[in-house]
Amino acid sequence: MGQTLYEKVFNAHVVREVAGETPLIYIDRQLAHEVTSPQAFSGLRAAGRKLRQPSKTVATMDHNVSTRSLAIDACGPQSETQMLTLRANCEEFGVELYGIGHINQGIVHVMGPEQGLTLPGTTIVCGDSHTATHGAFGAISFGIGTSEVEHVMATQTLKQPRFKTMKVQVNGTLDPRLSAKDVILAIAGVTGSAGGTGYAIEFCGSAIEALTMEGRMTLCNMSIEIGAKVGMIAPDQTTIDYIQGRPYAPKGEAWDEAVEYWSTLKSDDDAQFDAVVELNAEDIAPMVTWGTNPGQVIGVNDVIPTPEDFADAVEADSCAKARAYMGIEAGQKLSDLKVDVVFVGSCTNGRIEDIRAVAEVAKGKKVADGVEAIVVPGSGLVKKQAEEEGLDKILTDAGFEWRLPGCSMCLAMNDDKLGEGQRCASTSNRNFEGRQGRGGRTHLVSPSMAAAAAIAGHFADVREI
Ligand SMILES: CC(C)[C@H](C(=O)O)[C@@H](O)C(=O)O
Ligand code: SF4
Repeated sequence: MGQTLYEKVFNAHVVREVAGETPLIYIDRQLAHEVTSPQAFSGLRAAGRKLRQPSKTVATMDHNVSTRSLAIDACGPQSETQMLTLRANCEEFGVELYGIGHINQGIVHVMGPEQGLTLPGTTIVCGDSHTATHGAFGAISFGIGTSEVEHVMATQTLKQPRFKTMKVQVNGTLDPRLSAKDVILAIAGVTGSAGGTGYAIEFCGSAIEALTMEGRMTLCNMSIEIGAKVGMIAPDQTTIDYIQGRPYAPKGEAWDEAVEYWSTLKSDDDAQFDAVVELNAEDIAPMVTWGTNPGQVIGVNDVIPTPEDFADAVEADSCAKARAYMGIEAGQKLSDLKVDVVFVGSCTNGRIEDIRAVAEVAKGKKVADGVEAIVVPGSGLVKKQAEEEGLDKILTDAGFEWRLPGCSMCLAMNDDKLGEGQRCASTSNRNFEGRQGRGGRTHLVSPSMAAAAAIAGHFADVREI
């Protein structure tokens, strides 16, 4: 029987596998940030250990950085301590770090691929739940806990179970005004926020193959929002073109060998998946979440569900609770919901293509009165490129704020936060209660839908703007 892409990459990394035990696999790359690394470094220090292969770990500052100032204390003493600790740990243990002000600094899942640290057929871990982003390159990449971070630092290996496999196939051609974000939100609408639990997902089909690497990263990034720790896409020419020439990419003969190997990284025709989900791209509309998990999502012109729409009592209850938290009143449509804040950024949608999409909609228009709209590039390199393309000028002329790179309002671990009851059109990946600030109301959308909401002052169909 043939093998899936996931099985091929997993099998190539097994160090030890015996019946009745969780397999031990080799980890090619670890990425680190200030939030989940301190205890791991402390653990190493306490045990008198070093990193087994220091060059395999690369760190950046992202969650706690200010998007207004390069000062390390700009977001208060707690954030400052987190970042100073990371800096001291990286110096002590010989780990490469992109700190505040470094051109490569940025959100860990934006920085990795940009630097060529993310390569097809590799295993990549990070103490961060959105690590599946890197699966867009055909890597097995997943989030781990802090004690596992320490284990990888000490041994460059990890115990990891084999997941079941799920194929998510998106056929047809996506409307050019839609994006990968609409696709993954539409998938979440089908599977629910837990439908992928226990699976490694492979995304495939003509609509996926047509995506750029940025789009593929957006898609894989949100695998965890449907419950799956791993989301992958088979590498192809788009992948190879993206990687070539990046700082950590293989060079010369090693490049040719790598490309040859990468071309074998696809599921065999007779590979068996444990579950299959199929969608047609033509059926996907611009998507907006109305509730408090990413599965509570509808097309922009659909009717927001009421508890009566659900036969299942648990779902009906969760609908009622979500409507109450989100402040949605009877009879309201998405277009009736006024937004207070628009946030463009995060490891889901903080890449150059996302910023271009916002600028395209915003060009020559104005952000509606009373709306605070901020654009936060995912990294220093994204910021630089956007500025070279004049996108910052288009955005600031339209009334958007142009900020410094970081996680920002995706999680509000810095000082970018929603106020109580504020409604936000956000390009991030989680709409959980209080995620963007206590009492804040998050609606997940694509970058162009965020721009449309900023200009209209309420949710609007980007196809009609
Ligand atoms: C802070 C970090 C551990 C967390 C995660 O694991 O995802 C954060 O990045 C998030 O998006 O909630
Ligand atoms: S941008 Fe958001 S989702 Fe991504 S790593 Fe930062 S906090 Fe987590």
